[in-house]
Amino acid sequence: MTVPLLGPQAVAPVVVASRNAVKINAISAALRQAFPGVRHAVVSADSASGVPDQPFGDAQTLEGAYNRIASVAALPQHRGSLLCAIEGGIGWAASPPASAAAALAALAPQDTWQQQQQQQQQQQRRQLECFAWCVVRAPGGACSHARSASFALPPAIAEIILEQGMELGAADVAVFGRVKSGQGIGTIGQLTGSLITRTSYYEHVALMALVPLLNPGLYPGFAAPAPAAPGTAGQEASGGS
Ligand SMILES: O=P(O)(O)OP(=O)(O)OP(=O)(O)OC[C@H]1O[C@@H](n2cnc3c(O)ncnc32)[C@H](O)[C@@H]1O
Repeated sequence: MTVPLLGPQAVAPVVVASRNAVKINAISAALRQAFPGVRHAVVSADSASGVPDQPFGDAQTLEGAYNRIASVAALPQHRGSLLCAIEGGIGWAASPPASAAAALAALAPQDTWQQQQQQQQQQQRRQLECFAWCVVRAPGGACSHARSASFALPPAIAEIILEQGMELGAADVAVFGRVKSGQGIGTIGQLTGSLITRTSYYEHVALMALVPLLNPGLYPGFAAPAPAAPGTAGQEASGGS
């Protein structure tokens, strides 16, 4: 791992492409960990994801995160800042390999016919999972992205989303009875008793997206741009985050 791209006393401008405090806090925490010697001036900005409010699948969710970055990057006041975006998504979970599923079913205790039917239905039902994509754009223009870990959504939440077209945050409220889950501990916080919260979950994916900025020598394009020539101050910043 290399040293931070800016010196110890430097203040690095950062824009989070969202007004959601969970995302702002997660990215701020990730930056503090990744670059302990750097003070980050983090601001939030409105951004357009350009995808449905509840993105479905990896491609659409990643597109939403990149669109947020693009909409912020287009504004001249953010030139020279590190830009960060996180988009929460849901999608189909991977199915267990058929051969392994069959082998495991054969090992299961031979219960009643009804229980066997229920087990079979459970195995056949496609599960939804929750995840997020994080995109960061270094001041020099290079972008990096990372996908979060994923977790299975409870069937009750999946059913509401699939049958009523609700967003995950709204489905959370319907099942857990909590308001504004997306701005609080999130679905993962509800399901883990806050062992993992939406903030700590997003902090992790933000750190992974920052890997190229932590190792600019290993990732072409992420090296700090050459210092600006005298008299060109105010244009692209000369360092990374
Ligand atoms: O203000 P923005 O940045 O748009 O934040 P958001 O949370 O509304 O927007 P996302 O696009 O990241 O998430 C899409 C939807 O999924 C919900 N969501 C995603 N991940 C969640 C989680 O872990 N817990 C609760 N809701 C979640 C979220 O509340 C939205 O309804």
